[in-house]
Amino acid sequence: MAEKIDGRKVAEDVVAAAKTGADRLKAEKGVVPGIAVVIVGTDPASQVYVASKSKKAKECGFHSVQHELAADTSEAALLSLIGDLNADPAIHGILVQLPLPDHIDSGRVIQSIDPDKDVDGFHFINVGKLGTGETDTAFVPCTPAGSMILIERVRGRDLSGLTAVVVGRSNIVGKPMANLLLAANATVTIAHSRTPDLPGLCRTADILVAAVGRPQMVKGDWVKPGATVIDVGINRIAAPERGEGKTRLVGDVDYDAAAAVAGAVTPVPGGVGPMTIAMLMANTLVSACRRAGVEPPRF
Ligand SMILES: Nc1nc2c(c(=O)[nH]1)N[C@@H](CN(C=O)c1ccc(C(=O)N[C@@H](CCC(=O)O)C(=O)O)cc1)CN2
Repeated sequence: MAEKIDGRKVAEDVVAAAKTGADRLKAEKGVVPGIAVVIVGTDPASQVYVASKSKKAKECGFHSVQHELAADTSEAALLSLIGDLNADPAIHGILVQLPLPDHIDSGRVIQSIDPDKDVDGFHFINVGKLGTGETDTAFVPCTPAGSMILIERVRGRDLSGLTAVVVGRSNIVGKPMANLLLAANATVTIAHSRTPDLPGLCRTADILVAAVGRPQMVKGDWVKPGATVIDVGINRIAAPERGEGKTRLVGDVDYDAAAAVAGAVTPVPGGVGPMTIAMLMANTLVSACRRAGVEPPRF
């Protein structure tokens, strides 16, 4: 039976390190890391994530501000708020919760964030730095960055000689994940819905990352014996066994089937999800350290 990779525990370690780093930065330079979290509208899942981010930031001793904007907020008003946050010296990290309402161009909003405060790592400057191996100065998107830490706990930092398959080609997870695996010397393939023989390709992977948004798509016989399986999916499905109208969260991997074959697997919930929020704290601390001219800790 595979090791269950405890993302909650690793996330606690990351948050504790961010708090220690913040305490040091304050003691040595008088600087308190500041984060602004912006949400537009009332999507219930987004509200939970944003509340969780603000709570963690406070736990880390950060200066934390939350901007809750109405669903009909204009793009111009949001861009104006971001302009103010870009200019605010007390703010080192700006996060605009996604998805945004349809009338707002997410791309335009993301590109308006100062790349030095782009703790989500979605700005072209940070995407380009990651793509060209400038990982020391890039902000790396939180979900892939957190997934890499989980992989490191199982496989170590150098993935030379290992094959990795990333299923999913999104800008937020699949592509940055592939770049990070490549930077760690893995031999990487990005697969997607049009890849022929997806199960066969996945079976070649020492490290298999599922980020497709399709509940339990990756079956046990897609997994190479002993592989490390990272499940990035968070899907809510009906759970009639829990009672009428009840739901439960599952990943993109059929956990029980994969765990019978793999060496290590992340669960959902409790795997990659908590790492996403922890890495936001790490990125915010790194941003504040850079601004203060202090060497940031390595997470
Ligand atoms: N600006 C951003 N927007 C979004 C991001 C992001 O990284 N930046 N990622 C996702 C949502 N997300 C954070 O924002 C996120 C998703 C899930 C979790 C998490 O801890 N999940 C738990 C389960 C939670 C539950 O019970 O519902 C888990 O997997 O254990 C944290 C953050 C989209 N938007």
